Amino acid sequence: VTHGATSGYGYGVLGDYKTLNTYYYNGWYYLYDVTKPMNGVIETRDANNGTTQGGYSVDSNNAFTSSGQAADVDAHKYAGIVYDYYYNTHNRNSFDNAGSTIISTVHYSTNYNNAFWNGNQMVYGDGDGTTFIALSGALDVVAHELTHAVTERTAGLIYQDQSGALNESMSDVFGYFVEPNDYLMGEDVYTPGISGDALRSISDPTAYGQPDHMNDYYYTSSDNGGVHTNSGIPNKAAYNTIVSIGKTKAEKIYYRALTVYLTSSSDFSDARAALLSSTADLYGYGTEYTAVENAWDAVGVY
Ligand SMILES: Cc1cc(C(=O)NCC(F)(F)F)no1
Ligand SMILES: [Ca+2]
Ligand SMILES: [Zn+2]
Repeated sequence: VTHGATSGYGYGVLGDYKTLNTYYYNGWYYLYDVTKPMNGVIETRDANNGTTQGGYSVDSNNAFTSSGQAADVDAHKYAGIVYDYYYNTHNRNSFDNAGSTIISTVHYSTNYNNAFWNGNQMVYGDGDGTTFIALSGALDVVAHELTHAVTERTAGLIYQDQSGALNESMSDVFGYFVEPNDYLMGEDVYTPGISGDALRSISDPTAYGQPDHMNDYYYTSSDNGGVHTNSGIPNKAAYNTIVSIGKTKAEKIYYRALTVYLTSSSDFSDARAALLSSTADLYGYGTEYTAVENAWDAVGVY
């Protein structure tokens, strides 16, 4: 056979061994995953510290074990995990629900302390080694970024003020749903020299300078109206909901709100209403409905 799907392996950003869905063609192994249902494809590229999309991440022997390949390994593996989460839990085939290829680029720029969805693909910096290490090394970060793509193709929440904070919150909340072992965001790649901290917390947003109540909404012109700050308010409401009705019901309610009820201009009050409508659709007007009301009452959103 001259080309086809292969199974490789490598070490991630934290030095952890993992198997990889790769593709062999003409003497090279590619980080190109063709194993997903409905012909969904996941491909990983390397910008080599430039700011282009970069070429495919390739290896000569299907062992992605060099230090420079660690960010590629995790971007590829975690994109596959997030694909699987949306397909298996919500029957969604890729970010557009039409099986579009999920593209990631790693080693973007130099000392770049961030990751983003650019409208077409995910992009990850390496961090400066103090504030962040390579950002694809955190599954919740990968889920955060891919959820921006889902949001863009569904509710389309405008990235400004309250709709923008909701956009950010959806990414953090689905970051939790994909990686539910803690209520922290980005902890695996944040401040390698400090243990126990994170970029954000949905259980206690105030731990990292975010408000957890409307009384403390941060009015600012920076950061698109403080979208990474004010997301603390809907994040806390989501945490309240998860604790009261459990992850399994909460993720169904959030996915239905995102895909059926929320629109581009939805504000926090609209989000409360969307989540209540979703809860009623799925579980009626009983304990789950009351729990969602209480969750949003507690953050001062009516
Ligand atoms: C301030 C600020 C926070 C973020 C942020 O959340 N980035 C996404 C992440 F996944 F890289 F964390 N960007 O600017
Ligand atoms: Ca986490
Ligand atoms: Zn974001």
